[in-house]
Amino acid sequence: MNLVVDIGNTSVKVAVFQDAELLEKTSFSLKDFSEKISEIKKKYPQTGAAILSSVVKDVKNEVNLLQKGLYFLQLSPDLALPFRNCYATPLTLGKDRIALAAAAVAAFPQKNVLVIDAGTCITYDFKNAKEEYLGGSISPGLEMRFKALHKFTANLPLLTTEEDVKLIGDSTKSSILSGVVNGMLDEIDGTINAYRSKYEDLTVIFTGGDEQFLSMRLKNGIFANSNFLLEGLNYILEFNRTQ
Ligand SMILES: Nc1ncnc2c1ncn2[C@@H]1O[C@H](COP(=O)(O)OP(=O)(O)O)[C@@H](O)[C@H]1O
Ligand SMILES: CC(C)(COP(=O)(O)O)[C@@H](O)C(=O)NCCC(=O)O
Repeated sequence: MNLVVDIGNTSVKVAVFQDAELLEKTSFSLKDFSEKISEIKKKYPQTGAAILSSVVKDVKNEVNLLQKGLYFLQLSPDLALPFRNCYATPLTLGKDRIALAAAAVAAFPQKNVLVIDAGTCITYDFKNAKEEYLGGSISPGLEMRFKALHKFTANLPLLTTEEDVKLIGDSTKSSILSGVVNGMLDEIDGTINAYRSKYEDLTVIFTGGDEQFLSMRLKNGIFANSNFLLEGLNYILEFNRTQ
């Protein structure tokens, strides 16, 4: 069994895999890391290996806890990866984005794949049919957009998202909701369209904390998969163990 851990800027996601099957998934705040990981390790004593992807600074304590008694890998560009990394600055590439590209290779070999991860930030990651990772883009996520409008103005309240979003906002609240949510959807649909005009046979995967809220509102057809990053990490772990 494998313990797979993704530390993002908002939350920690953890899954236990038996081969390629996900047995359990949980998410929690980084401050609860020690308690939650100890619980999972106790519940699955058969766990033999673990992998960590982190995009936050200083995870020494988390690494120490995870690697105790396990074969352990921390995701870095030095690991064996199932794609050629064409990013101009591979050392600064987010580890989460490496995992997403690996998941794209594992799930859709020899296909052009765009992975959209709507988390703290939205990341767009593209790998082509030749298993080359070319890069993508980074933009502010849903919560970050609401926070930015509040933080950098004197008059705008801090909102969170709601189900009912109008096109024409007729109040401060509905105007902010329209700008943030419709703006984000147009960005995502526009980006998918731009990739589709370059790569006709494009597969699009949508994942991340805001996957459910956003994916049902998109005009483009996408595959929603909330476990995609964790599946990519599990694949990298197995890929390196069997090298
Ligand atoms: N319970 C929750 N706590 C925090 N964020 C949440 C929650 N539910 C949904 N979200 C949304 O998920 C986003 C974070 O997604 P996540 O995939 O956890 O990010 P990251 O991988 O960057 O840690 C936030 O922008 C927020 O809009
Ligand atoms: C872009 C990110 C902040 C996204 O993090 P997340 O929203 O998943 O927490 C992360 O992938 C990162 O720190 N990237 C480094 C820069 C780069 O990928 O080029």
